[in-house]
Amino acid sequence: MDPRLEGEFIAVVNAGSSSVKLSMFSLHAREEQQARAAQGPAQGPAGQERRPTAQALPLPLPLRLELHAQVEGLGTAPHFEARHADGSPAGRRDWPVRSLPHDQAIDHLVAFVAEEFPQIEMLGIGHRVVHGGTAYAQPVVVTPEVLAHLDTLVPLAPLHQPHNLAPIRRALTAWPHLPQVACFDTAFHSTQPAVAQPYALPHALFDAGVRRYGFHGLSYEYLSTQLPAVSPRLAQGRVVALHLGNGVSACALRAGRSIGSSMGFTAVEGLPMGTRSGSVDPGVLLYLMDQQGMDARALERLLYQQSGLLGMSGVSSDMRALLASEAPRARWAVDVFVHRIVREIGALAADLGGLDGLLFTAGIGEHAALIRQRVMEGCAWLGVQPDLAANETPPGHSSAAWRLTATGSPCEAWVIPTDEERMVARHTYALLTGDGKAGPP
Ligand SMILES: Nc1ncnc2c1ncn2[C@@H]1O[C@H](COP(=O)(O)OP(=O)(O)O)[C@@H](O)[C@H]1O
Ligand SMILES: CC(=O)OP(=O)(O)O
Ligand SMILES: [Mg+2]
Repeated sequence: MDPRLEGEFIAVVNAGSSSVKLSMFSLHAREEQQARAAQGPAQGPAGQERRPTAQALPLPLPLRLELHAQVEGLGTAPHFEARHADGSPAGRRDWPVRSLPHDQAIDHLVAFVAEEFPQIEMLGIGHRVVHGGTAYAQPVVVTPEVLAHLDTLVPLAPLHQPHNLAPIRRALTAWPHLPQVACFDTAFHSTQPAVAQPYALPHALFDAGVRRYGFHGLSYEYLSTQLPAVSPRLAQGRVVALHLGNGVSACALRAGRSIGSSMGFTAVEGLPMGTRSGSVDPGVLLYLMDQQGMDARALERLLYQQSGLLGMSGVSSDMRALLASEAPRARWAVDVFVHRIVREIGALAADLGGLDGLLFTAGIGEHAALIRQRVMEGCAWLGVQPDLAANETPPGHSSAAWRLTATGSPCEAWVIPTDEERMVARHTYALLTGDGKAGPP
C-alpha cells in the first residue's frame, strides 16, 4: 500500500474503444484552501490549480494527480499499467489472450485501486462521455434517467458512447450512493453561433437533433483554461486549436470560447483520423450503397475503422509508423493529412475573421514536429513564422506549453499538452462541492 494515498479522492474514467483509463486525483489541499479562502486572497503553492472565485481572486483548486492506471490493447494484446504522478511504476499485468472485455478491464482497475489504496474516501467519479446531445451543455450527476437518455445517443457516437457508458452503469450498480458525474465532449461547443449549427437539410431534421455538435470539447476547454497563463493575447484573441490524436479535429476559439469546429453530428466529420475518414461527399455513400450493395453497418465499418491514415496508407493508423515508412502510400497519407488540416485552418480562420494563434495538442500535435512544421508552413499566408529550432525542442517538463513561432510572428503557434482527465476532475469537483467554476471561461 502506498501511504501517500489516503484522504478524499476523485476518480476519472476515460473509456475508449480499445482502452480504459483511470486517473486518481487527491483533494489533499482542500481544507488548506478553505482556510486560505476564509483569510482572503493568497498565492497557492507552485504547480497547483487556479480558479476564479466570485471576487475573481486566484485560488488553487485542490486537485493533485496521484495515480494513473490503464488497460490498453483490449482487442489486440491487453496490458495493464499503473504509474504514480512522478512516473514511478505502481503495477502492471499482461493477459495471455487477444481480447479482454471492457467490463473485465474495469473490474481489474477497481480491484487494483481498492487493494492498493484501502484508506481513500471517494468524493465521486467523473466520466468522459463523448455525446451529450442537445440536453446536456454542462456536466451532470448521472441518475438512471440520465443514463437512459445518454443511451439514446449511442447511434450518434457508436465508437465511443457505449464504452463511455459501460463504467457508469457498473459503478451505479456497485456503489449506488457514490456520485457519478458525466462530462461531455459536446458541451464546450454549445457556445457556437446559430449559423454554425445546422446542416443545410430540411429544418425538421435540425429540430430532431440532426445538427452539428462538435467533439473533443474537454480537450479544447482545457486548452482554453491554460491560455491566459500561456499567452494573454491569445486568451482574448482568434485561435484555431488542433487536437491531433487518434481522433482528429480543429476548433475555432474566440476569447477562449468555441465558435466553430471541424467535427459535427458525429466524430467522423472533418479531418482524416487514424482510422476514420473525416468528411466525404455524401454522394460517395449513396454510390457505395447503390453500386456495391453496402448497408449501414458496412458503411460504418468503412468510415470509422477502415479509412483515414490506415485506409489511405494501407500501412498503419499510427503516425509514428507512417513517418518511419518508405512506402509511397504512407507518404501520400501524411501529405493528405497535412493538406486537409491546412485547409480546415483556412476555413476556421475565415469564421474568426483572421488568426492570432494556432495551438497543437494530443499525440501527434504534441510529439510530431514534422507534422507541426508542415502545417505551420502551410499557414505562412496567415502570418505564421515558425521557429524551426524551437519546434524541434520540447521543454523538459512534459506538461509545459511551448512556443513554436519566432518573436514578432503575427500569428503565434504553441504546443499545449492536453489533459482531458484533469478537466473532468475539475468539473466533477465543481459540481459535487458547488465550489467555484471548473475554470475560465
Ligand atoms: N513521437 C511521436 N511522433 C509522431 N506521432 C506520435 C508520437 N507519439 C504519439 N504519436 C501519435 O499520436 C497518435 C495517438 O494520439 P493520442 O492523443 O495518444 O490518441 P488517443 O488518446 O486518442 O488514443 C498516434 O497516431 C501516434 O502515432
Ligand atoms: C471524439 C473523439 O474522436 O475522441 P477520441 O479522439 O478519443 O477518439
Ligand atoms: Mg484521445
